Amino acid sequence: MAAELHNVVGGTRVAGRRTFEKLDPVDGSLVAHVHEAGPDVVDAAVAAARAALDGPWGRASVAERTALLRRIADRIEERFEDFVAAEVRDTGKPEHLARELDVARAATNFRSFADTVAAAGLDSFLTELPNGRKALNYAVPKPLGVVAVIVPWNLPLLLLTWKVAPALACGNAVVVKPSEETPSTATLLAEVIAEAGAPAGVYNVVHGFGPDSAGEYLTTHRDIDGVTFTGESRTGSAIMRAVAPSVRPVSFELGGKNAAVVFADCDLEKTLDGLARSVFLNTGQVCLCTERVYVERSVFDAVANGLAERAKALRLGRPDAPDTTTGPLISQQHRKKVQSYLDLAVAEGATVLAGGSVPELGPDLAGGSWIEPTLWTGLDNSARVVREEVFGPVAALIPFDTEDDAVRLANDTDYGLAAAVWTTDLERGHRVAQQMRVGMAWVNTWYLRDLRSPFGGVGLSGIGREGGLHSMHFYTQPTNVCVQL
Ligand SMILES: NC(=O)c1ccc[n+]([C@@H]2O[C@H](COP(=O)([O-])OP(=O)(O)OC[C@H]3O[C@@H](n4cnc5c(N)ncnc54)[C@H](O)[C@@H]3O)[C@@H](O)[C@H]2O)c1
Ligand SMILES: N/C(=C\C=C\C=O)C(=O)O
Repeated sequence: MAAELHNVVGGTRVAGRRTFEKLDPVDGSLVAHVHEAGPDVVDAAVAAARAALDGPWGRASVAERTALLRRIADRIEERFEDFVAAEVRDTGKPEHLARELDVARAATNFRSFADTVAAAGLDSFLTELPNGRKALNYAVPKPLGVVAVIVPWNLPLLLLTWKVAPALACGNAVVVKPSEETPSTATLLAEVIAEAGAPAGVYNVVHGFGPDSAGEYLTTHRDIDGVTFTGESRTGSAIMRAVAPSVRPVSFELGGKNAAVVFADCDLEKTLDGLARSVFLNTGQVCLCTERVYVERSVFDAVANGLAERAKALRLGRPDAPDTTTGPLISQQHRKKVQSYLDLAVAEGATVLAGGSVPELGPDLAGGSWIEPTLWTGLDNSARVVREEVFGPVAALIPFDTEDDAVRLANDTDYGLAAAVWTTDLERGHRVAQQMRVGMAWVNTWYLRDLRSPFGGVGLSGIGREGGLHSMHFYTQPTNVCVQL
């Protein structure tokens, strides 16, 4: 039975100007009818957020705000299986992945930012003046205000709560525009935030698309105070243009074309396992996924063969099947994009080491957006599939001879989000990681997270950082008070 997902404005369900269909990526079946918010509904959502700020929420203490975040985390855990079911319905990802990553991190995100805000002090200085007198400077952090939160479909709940948690912890009110591909968990979160006792209007949801739809209506709205966005780099450009007339602050977590650098002295089996996870996790639909693998020439064949073995061992199947390791891509449209890159790679001279086409999974999955985990050799940095983000289970393997070659090749990109370095020589690990022109570099691991550390990218990969105090810097506007003593 298909669900009906409404917009949520000021704590109430609001119908849209029309509905659109959300299909299951596993088999193409109908998941939900989703109400698309027109300009009137987006306007009402922004007004509801503003009203919340002008009401008790705007006067809530740090203790009250952080207590609310902890109740939200508790309530997510009480409704854990509801969130798993909703996330899996929208994305088709394996149930164990939705449990271990997406939903678990949602509760952790709320607790992590409750801790951060509760522990945060004030910027203050006792100023000594040339005339022997003193002054006191202290900065009072105030909420940014009404924050537009626009998020993608790959880790829907994780990335949504990664923004909503610090936004609420800092006293803001939010209008969320989830991806049209993954409307379910953002809507369920509205129930949970209300159940946890948040005043109406603190958290609002408007469904729809980008251009000429809820996304654009929100970013061009005259009464928002900032935009936090995660998604494609070109969408970031569009949103930057949308907010330019109002000069509102933006926080951008954008695309990537992440490199792994594998040295001959790496621990081969551990590296192959870590590398395979970094290429194929979530069917390669993670912004941090490795799509370029640079391998020291003497171990190139061993790494290529080992990675191909792991790619071929992946089990594509239904989310609830116990042996499923890999789900479908998010949609037929996205599969068409990934398939076009599979074809392009061959046209650019690639040798297909593994995968390369649409798998035969039987009639009941034929309507899904499945693709084979794919590896290429025989390409270089000039190939489009080595320069452009595919955002699927693909990687190109390219040999290098010297450490300097490896750094040059890895940094030869317009993106700059993440990198991974695999070597048992830790001095080299530190040295090479620090030379990566990225926001995050891992050594002998990948996607190991401390939520207090800065998360973000350079170049086409984004503007600003999220995580711990870095998020607070975006979600607050300080007023510095200077008192002559
Ligand atoms: N850096 C990160 O932390 C990070 C995390 C996850 C995904 N991503 C990136 O996101 C992309 C995949 O996600 P996607 O396909 O949903 O991205 P997308 O840019 O197509 O869409 C992201 C969100 O923006 C909305 N949107 C689209 N056009 C808009 C516009 N003109 N105005 C306002 N809103 C608009 C969409 O409806 C969706 O909610 C990949 O490039 C991936 O690298 C980055
Ligand atoms: N922002 C985070 C992950 C982003 C994943 C991108 O797809 C995180 O783990 O905090």
